[in-house]
Amino acid sequence: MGIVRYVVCAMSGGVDSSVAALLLKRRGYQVTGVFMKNWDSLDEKGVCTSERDCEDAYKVCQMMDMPFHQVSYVKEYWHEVFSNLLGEYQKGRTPNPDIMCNKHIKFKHFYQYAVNILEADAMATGHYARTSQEDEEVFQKSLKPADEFLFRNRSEIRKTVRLYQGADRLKDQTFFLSQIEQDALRRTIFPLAGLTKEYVKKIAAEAGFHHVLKKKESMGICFIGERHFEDFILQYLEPKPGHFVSIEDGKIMGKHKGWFTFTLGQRARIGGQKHPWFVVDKDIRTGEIFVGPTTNHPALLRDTLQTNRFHWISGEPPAELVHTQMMECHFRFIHQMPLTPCCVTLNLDGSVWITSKQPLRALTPGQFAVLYKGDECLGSGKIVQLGPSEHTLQRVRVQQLPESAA
Ligand SMILES: Nc1ncnc2c1ncn2[C@@H]1O[C@H](COP(=O)(O)OP(=O)(O)OP(=O)(O)O)[C@@H](O)[C@H]1O
Repeated sequence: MGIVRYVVCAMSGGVDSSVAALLLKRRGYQVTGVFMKNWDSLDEKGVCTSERDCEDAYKVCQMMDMPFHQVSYVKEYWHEVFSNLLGEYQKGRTPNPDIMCNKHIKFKHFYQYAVNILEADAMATGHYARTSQEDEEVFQKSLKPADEFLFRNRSEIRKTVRLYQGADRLKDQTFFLSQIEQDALRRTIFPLAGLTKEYVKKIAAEAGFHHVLKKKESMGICFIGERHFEDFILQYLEPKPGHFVSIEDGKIMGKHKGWFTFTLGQRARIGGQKHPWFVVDKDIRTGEIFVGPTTNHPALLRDTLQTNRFHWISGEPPAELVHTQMMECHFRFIHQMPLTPCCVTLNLDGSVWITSKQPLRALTPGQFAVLYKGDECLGSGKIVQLGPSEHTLQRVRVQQLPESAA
């Protein structure tokens, strides 16, 4: 196999994957649409949004005369994504289930279903991202018939496939794809790679996909829908009430229901306090949440973090990092946050230290630090440890001053 003719497109019932499937058809591929069900209970209004989404995806397939399937990964999602999310909260971290869903569900179980069960040559999604293969495809298109998308495989030189930011920088979703495996990426097409969201909506309108255009854009964690996040997650975790404590003077400021869902930098709504306070630290042994009186309090500013074993999209660390143990590049730890220049050092256990060129607000354990070199997304690692905050450093400096100067 080298030429791709048959593609399975992951269809969510949203505008992006509907247009992705349409573009694949227009390019001359044989396309099957597949909807994934990852969560099966109803929301607080008794609505199972996934049923409506599935119907919407089916309708788009009917309009294009395309086969449609539905698969359930409810069990896999529970064991590989949701349990992990609860475990991270219990460790006092702030997890990212969307990155884990791409890693374990879309680009593992769904990918295997597409290529092994449906025997597709490739899978596709409506993500805004590009790969080095998409660039090659454009080049090949100018030389070859429209339906030829050449993937590197065993019979050819297994060239590493790179992940690049999508052309629409505001919509770029490489952040969420930063943990996927090279094997899956090698057989993935992102049909929206070079398009802007505006243009995608225009294509959807022209194609008559009005039922998907009307829908609100999905935000945040896919299965929670309109529900209040804290109430939802506290149904699954034992309540651990405790105190809010001022980082300035150790004074108790109020009580909270449980520290799990409080994340660094978040505004802490403390009863009886007129001015806003912000979460700057948590002590999971005592249940104390430390708060500071300003949004950019020095206790929230840090420039150094350590990740767990770093996941490199290409399968291995860049040669520059291996040879010199150090590399300058950019990173972000929140989707759509501006890229920040940083210096990376590689540890023997495969983890990395990242030092930002400037202190950043609310670097948070559990979140993923995603590295970029130019347009390329190199991969990511989960933040497991933070360097000292500006607040700690200031206090150390004061303690070190000679008595006369202090
Ligand atoms: N339930 C699902 N079933 C099948 N594929 C899905 C499902 N949810 C997401 N996907 C795939 O993952 C891609 C990214 O999903 P995500 O929800 O992050 O983005 P989106 O921009 O809202 O996409 P869309 O407009 O297609 O819903 C989708 O375009 C689709 O290809």
